[in-house]
Formats: sequence, structure tokens, C-alpha cells
Amino acid sequence: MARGLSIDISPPVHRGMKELDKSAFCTSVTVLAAKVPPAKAGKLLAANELKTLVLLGCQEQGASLSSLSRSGRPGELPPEAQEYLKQESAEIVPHKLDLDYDYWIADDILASILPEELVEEAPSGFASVGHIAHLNLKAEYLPYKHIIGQVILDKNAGHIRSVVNKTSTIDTKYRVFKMELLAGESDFIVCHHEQNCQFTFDFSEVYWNSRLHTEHGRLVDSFKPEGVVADVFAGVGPFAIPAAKRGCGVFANDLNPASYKYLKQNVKDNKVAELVRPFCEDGRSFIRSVFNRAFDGPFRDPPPKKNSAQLRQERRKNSPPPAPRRRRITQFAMNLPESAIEFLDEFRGVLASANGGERALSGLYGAEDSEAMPMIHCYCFTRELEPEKAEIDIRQVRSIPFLTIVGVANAGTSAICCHREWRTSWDIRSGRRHHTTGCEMYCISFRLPHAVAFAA
Ligand SMILES: C[S@@+](CC[C@H](N)C(=O)[O-])C[C@H]1O[C@@H](n2cnc3c(N)ncnc32)[C@H](O)[C@@H]1O
Repeated sequence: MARGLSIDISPPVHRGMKELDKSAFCTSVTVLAAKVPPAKAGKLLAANELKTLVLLGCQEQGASLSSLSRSGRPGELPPEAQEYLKQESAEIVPHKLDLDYDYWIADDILASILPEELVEEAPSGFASVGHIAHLNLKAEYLPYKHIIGQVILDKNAGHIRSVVNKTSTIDTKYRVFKMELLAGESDFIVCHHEQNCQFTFDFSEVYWNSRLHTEHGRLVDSFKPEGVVADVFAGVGPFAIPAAKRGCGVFANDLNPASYKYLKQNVKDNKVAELVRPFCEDGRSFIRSVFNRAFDGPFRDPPPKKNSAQLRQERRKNSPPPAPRRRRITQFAMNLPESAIEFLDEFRGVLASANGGERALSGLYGAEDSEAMPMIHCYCFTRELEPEKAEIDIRQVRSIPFLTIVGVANAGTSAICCHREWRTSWDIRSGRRHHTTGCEMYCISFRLPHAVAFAA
């Protein structure tokens, strides 16, 4: 039986119910039914003249089509429907519909059990990661949390197996939300798909935010496939793995041992082990050492496209020459919006002290203000929601370390920062409102200034 679109019916009201009693949602209503031979049922269901009616589907062998108004009075049928049904020799009869818990959608059930003042904002929607639906319940809904969880579980049984509530506290070190199981299985290991990659992780042990998928895609799409990316706060790999699938070599780091464990698993599952080197260390030491690691050249250039004659010749020689090594980092991803800005001071002098000597690395990264210097994409929060004010807040109030900002010109999405040392252009992109802090998340993108990286 298909659910009616406009019949105005609702389940019996049970305000204050805290433990789900499914039998309490049984009710019956009388509607009109058009009784026709089974062979005609399809035609009536598709009929234009009946499209304003709510067709609930065929019943039994006698093929009656339940529909129409709730009162069960033929007089309430629109004239064109009455006329059509008469032409088709349909008998119009009252029909009792028995409805039970399965009939109602989550909104109906929650509207029947929650106190009236909580109905309007009842949390029937949710975000999901793998098989887990996660809610962020406001305090006034907490007395009903288990029944809300159960209803959401029942009504999304195809793909949801667990419903959790994220409590307001976030582990400040690894950005992991504390969560409580409301209904379903106590299994937090999820398999989630994003950007054509598969991510497995324990949602209760690592950071994951499904709402960032557009931002992950935006940044990764800006990376050139022949580049080398250093992901300082990589989590379980939502930048690192798609970047490697694109062809980039990636150094991916996360301090949380659980993130590191699943990062390695995801590298393996997505078959990008050739192009990702995972690390589990503090972001500061990672920034300090990653230039040397890149200089050692663990990633090779993608093999050049060859015509069949070249391939035959190589086969005859037996071993094709190895592709050149990529030694230069082209991009840094720094997604730890609470404090990534404070890690920027690690870039001061980072190339002056790198292994291989300043001269070798300086050749690799070009001369002053060279485009060979890596781009840094650093995320941060600000309470200022307008891009212009946010930019001022990020630069002045949050005081970018060791910068002397002498002015801001052309405030907006792509502003020129007129300070002495980081003479560079900042591309400030509006991100999204952060659900726990009420802050806006921004990504500031800029090229690492040569003078900073080679400072004594
Ligand atoms: C906001 S999450 C971002 C994860 C992932 N890049 C993403 O976009 O979903 C920040 C990550 O930084 C890690 N982290 C926190 N402090 C760190 C530090 N000092 N050094 C390295 N990683 C750190 C956390 O464990 C967490 O996985």
C-alpha cells in the first residue's frame, strides 16, 4: 500500500511516551474505494482524472482502489473523478484502512509523542556516516533521546544500523566527539564512501565530518596530479587518499594513533600505497622533516604516455628506465581549524636547515617569490561571518605568528596582504558554519614566502 499524499490523518497522540510501544500507533480510518475488476486497476491508478486523489493501491483479489477523501462520502469526490469512475463502471464503496506503526513516517510518530512545544523542531533528520546516524540533540530533547533514536532507526532500517547522539564535549586533542548510543548496534566501525574512495574508521575514535566532503573535493581538485602534497593533520585520509588517486605523491600525518591506523588501512584498501607515506607524529615535527623526506624522492613521476613503437622498443630492452623522482613539495593541507594557524611558525627557516644543504634545496624551490614554493592551505575558525571582517579577524585578532601586518588591501575573497615578510596573496574562501562553536570555517591559501622558508 502506497502512503497517501494528502489524506489528513495522523497517528494517535501519546505525549510523553519514553519507551516505544508500537501497538499504540494502530488506528483505522474509513476512506472511499473504487471497486473495479483487477485488469482495470492499472488503468485507474494511472488515470489523469484521478490524479488529484490519493491512491493507496490495490486491495485483495477484488481489486478495489482505495483512495479519496477521509470521510468516505462519494459527494466529496471532485466531479471529474466521479464522472471518470462512472464511465469505468467503478463501484464506489466505503473502505476501512487499518494503519499501524509501520505506516507512519518518523515525523508523524515524533509529533505524536513529543511535548507540543518540541514538535516543530523535532529531530527526524540526521547526518550519517556509513551505517551510523548521528544526532546533536538539544538539551530539551534529551529525556526523549532513546525513543527518538529508536524511531529514526526503525524508519531508516535499510541503511542505518546504529543511532548515536554526539555529546557537546569534543576531545580537544584529537577532535573526536564523545558519543552515546541511542538505538541499534554498538558498532562504530564504519565503511564510508567519499570522492570515489572508501574510508574505514572507528567513528568513536577518530575525527570525521561528512559535511566537509565538498571542501575535501574542492581542495583536492586544485592539486596537479604530478604534485607532492604534505597533509599535516590528515585524519583517516579524506584529502590524502583522493589526492593520491589523482596521481599526487602524499606525505600524510596524524598524531592520533587510531587515525594513523585507519589511514594506513585506507591507503591499502584504496590501492595507493605507492603514492602515500603515512606518519604519526606531532604536526610541528612533521613540518620540520617533510621537506627532507620529499628531497629523498620516494615518489616517482607518473610514467610518460608512450606510443606502441616506444613500448615495443622498451620491451626489447627488457627494463624501461625508471621515471624521475619528485623531490619538491607543492602543497600543504592544514585542517585543524582550532589551532593550525599556530603551527605556521614552524615554516620559518624550514628550508635553510633542511638536509642536503640550503643550496640544493634552494635550487629546487627557486629564487625569491618563486612559484616553485609550496602553497599552504590552512583552515581556521572565526566568529566573524562576513568574509571581509573574517579576514581582518584572522590576520589581526588571531595574530598570525611572527608576521607584522601593516595593512590589508582589497579585503574580500582574494586579498593582498601588505605585510613585510609574507608578501603574498591570500585566497580566503568561505567555508561553513561550525556546528559546535557557531564559528565560520575558512581556508586561507597562500604561497609560502621564500624569505620565510629560507630565513636564518
Ligand atoms: C579537524 S581534523 C581533520 C582531519 C582530516 N584532515 C579531515 O579533513 O577530515 C584534525 C586532525 O588533526 C589531528 N591532530 C590534532 N593535533 C595534532 C597535532 N599536534 N599534530 C598532528 N595531528 C594532530 C587530529 O587527530 C585530527 O585527526
